[in-house]
Amino acid sequence: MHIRPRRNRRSPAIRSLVRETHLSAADFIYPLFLHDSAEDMPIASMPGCTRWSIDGLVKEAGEALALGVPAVVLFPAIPESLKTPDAAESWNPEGLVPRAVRALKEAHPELCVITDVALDPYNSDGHDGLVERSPEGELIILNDKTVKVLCRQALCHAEAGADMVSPSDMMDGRVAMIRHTLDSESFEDVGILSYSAKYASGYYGPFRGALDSAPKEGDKKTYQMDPGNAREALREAALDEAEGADMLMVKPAGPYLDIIARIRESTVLPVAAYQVSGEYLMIESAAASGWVDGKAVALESLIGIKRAGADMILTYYAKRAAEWLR
Ligand SMILES: NCc1[nH]cc(CCC(=O)O)c1CC(=O)O
Ligand SMILES: [Mg+2]
Repeated sequence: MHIRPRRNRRSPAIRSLVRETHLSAADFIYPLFLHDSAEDMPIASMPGCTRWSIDGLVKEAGEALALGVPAVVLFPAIPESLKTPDAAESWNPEGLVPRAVRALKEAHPELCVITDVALDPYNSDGHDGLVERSPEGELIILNDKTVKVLCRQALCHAEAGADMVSPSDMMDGRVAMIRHTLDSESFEDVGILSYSAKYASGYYGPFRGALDSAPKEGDKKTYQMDPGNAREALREAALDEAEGADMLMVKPAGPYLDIIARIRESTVLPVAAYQVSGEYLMIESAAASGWVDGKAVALESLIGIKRAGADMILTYYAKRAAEWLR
């Protein structure tokens, strides 16, 4: 036997020379929850995560930034009393997200602040778009009317100082319309990180608990993608690229590594992947039971997503993983 692959695994030094994929804090986007309260509140449905006050958010983002995490994405919990069928709070310039963006950019100008563009936190129906009922009583998620609201929301975030907006709603045509709106208001430097292939996933359950944003009725299958589909993801990604997206996203990440790999091969744009709340919680709960080594499994899950082709990863582990990788 003269060929022995194990020679390349003999020592940490040799293994580090031949390692094909590297994970670093610079790969991470840190999703952060916030609410309009002076208190930071642990999230029952997502142990290890917090609903931050604006002050707490600024401090947490600063700590992550100091560890090398370059970006955050914001998810607001909006009180039931501010939710309406037209989701008007989503474009309130004095709303929670614009105030948080201003506070973050003032404290950490070098931090990349990304905002989520979708209506579910603001919509009394809990859907990502505006809802109408057909004469037969069926729920209809209105595409084009929703896109108009998303444009107002994106503009409001850009005016507050967001570096990028990230539409997570899966309405058709919203990237082009948001791009047009931002450009016509002189925000041509504000980027769009588009959730291009976002699947109708059971893995979002804990997140909806964290924000009380679950749909009041029905599901999201008329806008989020069917988990069985891969070619359709390529179509969605190509459309978002043609509409002017700066980065494309696949979500969830772990169960969709093939989609990440195929989109990676189909475009030269940067590809992001979102390790969602259910993926995070499966690791956390197994670790809390002592069934797996949480740190080892979390880092392995992240390097797997990177190896599949993601240039960046949205992960609730961002800050902890940055610490582990230091
Ligand atoms: N616009 C909704 C949105 N944005 C991010 C997530 C899920 C993130 C996670 O589970 O971590 C969701 C939930 C959903 O689509 O129902
Ligand atoms: Mg689309």
